[in-house]
Amino acid sequence: MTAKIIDGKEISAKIRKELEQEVSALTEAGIKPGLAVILVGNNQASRTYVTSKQKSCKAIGMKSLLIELPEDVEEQILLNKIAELNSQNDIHGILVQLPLPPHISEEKVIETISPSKDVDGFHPVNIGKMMTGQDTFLPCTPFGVMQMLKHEQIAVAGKHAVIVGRSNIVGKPAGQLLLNENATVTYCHSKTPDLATFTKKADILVAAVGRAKMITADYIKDGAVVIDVGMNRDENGKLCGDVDFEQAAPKAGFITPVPGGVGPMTITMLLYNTVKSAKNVLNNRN
Ligand SMILES: Nc1nc(=O)c2c([nH]1)NC[C@@H]1CN(c3ccc(C(=O)N[C@@H](CCC(=O)O)C(=O)O)cc3)C=[N+]21
Repeated sequence: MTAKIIDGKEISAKIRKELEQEVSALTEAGIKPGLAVILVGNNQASRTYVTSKQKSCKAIGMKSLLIELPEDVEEQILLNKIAELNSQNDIHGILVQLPLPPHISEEKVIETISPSKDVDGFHPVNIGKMMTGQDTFLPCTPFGVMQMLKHEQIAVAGKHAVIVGRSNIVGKPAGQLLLNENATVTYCHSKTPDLATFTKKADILVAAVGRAKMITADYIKDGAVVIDVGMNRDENGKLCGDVDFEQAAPKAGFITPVPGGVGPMTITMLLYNTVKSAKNVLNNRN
């Protein structure tokens, strides 16, 4: 079997086109969707991602506000800034770029963001709603993965999904969203012995570990759907995923590339959530 490549850029383009129309209608109604991104410090990778998020906002007519704070900013200054954005009518989404410097509590930061503006879907209130299947902002990366499956008309119900990685922002919510769609879900992580015996049983394999090309051919069942959430650099400094694409592609049924797979979908769902937030404001006004 040779895998069909799931093109995250193409699916993103389609969704962003629909969003652009909604942004235009909202703007006409006096509610131009606005995203505020807070960047602490001067990490080059973070800066690149943030720039990309801003460009994507502007490309579909949204307002984008960048707030830069120095690496050594006091935690309270950051929390005050979030509180200010919480009360600002022209801002519908607030994203604090992670990771944060060690002297700042990510937990406190996330809990300070109003759940109604938490377009990352990281606030415990929104995570609770996701777990109980209520309408809320879903975490952008797992949400993007679900959109990719939907776009390819890959059935989830009854499938065995195996998640490798249990981070709060990717692994755990990815498993939860698949469970919400009636998959049977297995979580694997760094303490799982003999990982391949689990992953080889996966109809849908989600790799979210952060180790370059660790998922080789012998981890994959023939015809499996392989979703690569990894963002790593290989020995030549080239961007690569957690999956060894060259090895996996001939074996899988579907596979997502890196770059051009889950990454662009993450940004698309961030835009989606921000538009959703602006729509909520409109609906509450009417
Ligand atoms: N509060 C918060 N929310 C986030 O959503 C968040 C974050 N913090 N911190 C960092 C991670 C990382 N992340 C990426 C999003 C898109 C690409 C992306 O579009 N990647 C392109 C390639 C980009 C390149 O060439 O470097 C692709 O896969 O094709 C990558 C990484 C969001 N993050």
